[in-house]
Amino acid sequence: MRRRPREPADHAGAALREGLVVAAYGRHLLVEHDGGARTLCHPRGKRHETVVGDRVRWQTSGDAGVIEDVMPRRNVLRRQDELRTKVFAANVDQVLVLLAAEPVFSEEQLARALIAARDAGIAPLVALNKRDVQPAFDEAWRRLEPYRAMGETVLPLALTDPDDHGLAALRPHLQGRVTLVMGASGVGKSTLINRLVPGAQAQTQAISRALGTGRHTTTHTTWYWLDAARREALIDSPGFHAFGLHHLDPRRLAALMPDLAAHLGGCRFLDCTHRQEPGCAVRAALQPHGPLSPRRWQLYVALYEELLAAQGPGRT
Ligand SMILES: Nc1nc2c(ncn2[C@@H]2O[C@H](COP(=O)(O)OP(=O)(O)OP(=O)(O)O)[C@@H](O)[C@H]2O)c(=O)[nH]1
Ligand SMILES: [Zn+2]
Repeated sequence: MRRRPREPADHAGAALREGLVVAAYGRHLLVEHDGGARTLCHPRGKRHETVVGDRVRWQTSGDAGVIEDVMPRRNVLRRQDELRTKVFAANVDQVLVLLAAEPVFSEEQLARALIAARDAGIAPLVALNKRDVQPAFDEAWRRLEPYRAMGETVLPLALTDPDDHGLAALRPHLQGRVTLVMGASGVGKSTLINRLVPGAQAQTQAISRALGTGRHTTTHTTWYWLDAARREALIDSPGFHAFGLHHLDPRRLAALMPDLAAHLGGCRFLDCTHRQEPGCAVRAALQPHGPLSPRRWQLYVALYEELLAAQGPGRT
């Protein structure tokens, strides 16, 4: 039997099909298309940056598919892996930062998450789990006070307590949105996903098989539908703990931190970096004279210096 000649890689051609990337493990991408079918695809060419949440055009090639085009993105999120900042999700509506009474959360990771979300134009949402673990919960809640004061939504949860109302209060925030869930190990991320997505574990195993990552590898970023008709979904990215910010110009940082941003415009120097300059309105706002938490200002200075170093030598 003669094989039909292969379609040429026609970037605008009718042979290309549309799909959504629902799982990614390196160059192995699972594309959902035609109302639910899923096909293992690989990007064409060596350079690739196709991630979960991407809408793509692809075509069949043997047993798998080849991604020819990535549609324009609304936004991207980056993660920090060692020294590299890497895009790992696209077209996200909301970032849910899951914290818990224990393990004690890193305020730096929280601050990075909120800055990354705001920079990408994505709404952040914070939840504090393990309400039943006292007094650690109250202490963590107190540490979140500056965040509530700057207008962040913080929801209390007790995910292992079936009588707790926290999850019911969280659900409306997820409605009609694509939410990326981030959380340090042990905060209850798996518990949350299992409660929101029936059969999540089975899905994860099926995806591992489809991606060929082996039964015990669950390090792929995964899209879970909550309601496909309403485009309501969760994105889980195991092993993801820190947002990558090295693409950011340090001079933009203060504007992305609402409690600092409230005092911008009043500094003596137009190019004030709010670290040690005289006449700085941001530092003048520090407690006890003003409302700004010294811890938040210290986080700002540390991040500013990190971003400056990431921009390379010769900058101040
Ligand atoms: N006391 C208490 N324990 C909880 C609560 N939610 C989750 N846990 C427990 O916390 C532990 C960690 O929960 P997981 O859901 O596995 O946490 P995870 O964030 O997925 O952690 P990794 O798998 O390490 O990434 C488990 O023993 C859960 O049963 C809660 O509300 N209260
Ligand atoms: Zn200043």
